Amino acid sequence: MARNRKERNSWGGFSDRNYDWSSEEEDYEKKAQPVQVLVVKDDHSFELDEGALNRILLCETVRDKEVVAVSVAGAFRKGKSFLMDFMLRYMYKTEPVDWLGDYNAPLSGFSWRGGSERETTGIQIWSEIFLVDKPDGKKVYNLSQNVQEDDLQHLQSLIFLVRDWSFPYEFPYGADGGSKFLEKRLKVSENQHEELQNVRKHIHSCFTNISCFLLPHPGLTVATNPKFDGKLKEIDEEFIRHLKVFIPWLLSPENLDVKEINGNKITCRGLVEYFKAYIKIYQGEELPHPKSMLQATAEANNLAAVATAKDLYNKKMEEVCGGDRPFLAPTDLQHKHQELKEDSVKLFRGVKKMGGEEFSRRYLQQLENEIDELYVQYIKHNDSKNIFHAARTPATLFVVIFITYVLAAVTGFIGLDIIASLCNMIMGLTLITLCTWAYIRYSGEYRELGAVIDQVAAALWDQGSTNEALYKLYSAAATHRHLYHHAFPAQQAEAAEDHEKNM
Ligand SMILES: Nc1nc2c(ncn2[C@@H]2O[C@H](COP(=O)(O)OP(=O)(O)OP(=O)(O)O)[C@@H](O)[C@H]2O)c(=O)[nH]1
Ligand SMILES: [Mg+2]
Repeated sequence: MARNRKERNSWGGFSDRNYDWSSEEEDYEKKAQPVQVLVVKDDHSFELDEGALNRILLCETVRDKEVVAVSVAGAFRKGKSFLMDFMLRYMYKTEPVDWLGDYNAPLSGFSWRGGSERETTGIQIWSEIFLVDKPDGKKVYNLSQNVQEDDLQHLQSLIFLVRDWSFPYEFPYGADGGSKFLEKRLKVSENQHEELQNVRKHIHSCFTNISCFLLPHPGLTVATNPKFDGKLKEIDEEFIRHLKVFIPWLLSPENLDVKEINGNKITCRGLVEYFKAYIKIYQGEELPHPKSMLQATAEANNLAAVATAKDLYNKKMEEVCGGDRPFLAPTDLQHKHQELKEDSVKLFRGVKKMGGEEFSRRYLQQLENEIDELYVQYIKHNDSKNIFHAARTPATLFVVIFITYVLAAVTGFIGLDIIASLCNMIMGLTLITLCTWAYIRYSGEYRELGAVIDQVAAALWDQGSTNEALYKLYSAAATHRHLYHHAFPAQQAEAAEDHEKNM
């Protein structure tokens, strides 16, 4: 079990381009808690909180791990949150056998309460991901009373949990009784409606395991006392006895199955893509068509493959020229980029994806574009580590000062006073520029002005091609025109007046 923390790479902030981290991360790290990832809005539409989902599932320690999703679904007010809090106790257990803990401790975790008003809406997930040695994925659907016909139509579940089972003399509590009960319930009979017969016929082909567990009533205090806060001592012994069987039956490592779609095991990163793809189709007015579900699944597994491949590139490039790596010759960097881009494309192609070759070509293109964008960032970062690059501006300015100084002395000596004063003036201005640049570098203020000075110096540095230097000077001036106007608003106004007069 490990804390699920957000980790940044050595560039601090660089990977933020990929994931949407929120500024609330500090609060988030303090304590594990339920996190609302799917919000139901007033008009009954859904909204996915991608930031929240990313913070949990895309953190470095878990994002490439195969995921087991245990979800509890069912009608409102049926004790789902209550049940999940017991699951949390099991996952946080310190004692392997006696995991239920203190009989006097109130139940906490997902917020639950009595009363007839709905408490939880949308989808909440626990902020901490539990690392288990042998993972696997199962969905848990939580039903109460009897399995109803319409429940069978909506569920895609593996486990039916029947709450308040009142007929232990027909089918005993637990998994055995449950499986016999389910067998009877799933039997196809002639007098059932055709649609219900079909559901029964197909349900086995959709899931590798379908099971059922019959849980007794937890006692009147749980069901009716408004002051009940989850203490075990107030829950019926019989319920606790079966809970002690049910929760490990559901969550013990050997019973967990990794989530699979289309024969692919899903990682946390993949799960994010599936969330995003499915929510898109549920945002529409109508109930999603199976075809659009299929399309969304294909889109999601292509996007998950893009994300994994891009991450491979990013990680390897970090090793080559990340924050603490020394400057690398630009040609070597380019070779490395090409090599890693190929690896990453190979990885993308190697992942089994749905939707066919044509469909995934679009995502391959997206991957290549995103990698190229990253490469540009890496070039910039690598350049900034070149000591000569950093010294270019002051060196250029020094040279200008030196040349104008010599020129002023020579021209002054031979009596060309005007030229001498001009050189002196340029020297003075360059000196001021140098001081300004040093101040900007030291204080981190007026960075835009610093960039202009750098660009002008770079243009002078590249004297090799005069045209290019002029062009650079021109484009620097053009891009930073507004700085000039900002610095000399009066002149700008005058210029505007002149312009008007001329018209
Ligand atoms: N009869 C009965 N009541 C239960 C059981 N488990 C929990 N309860 C009670 O049911 C009430 C609702 O529990 P919650 O866990 O908040 O239910 P929920 O399904 O999360 O409800 P919503 O979040 O509103 O959908 C509480 O008063 C619980 O004490 C059960 O197995 N049988
Ligand atoms: Mg709830």
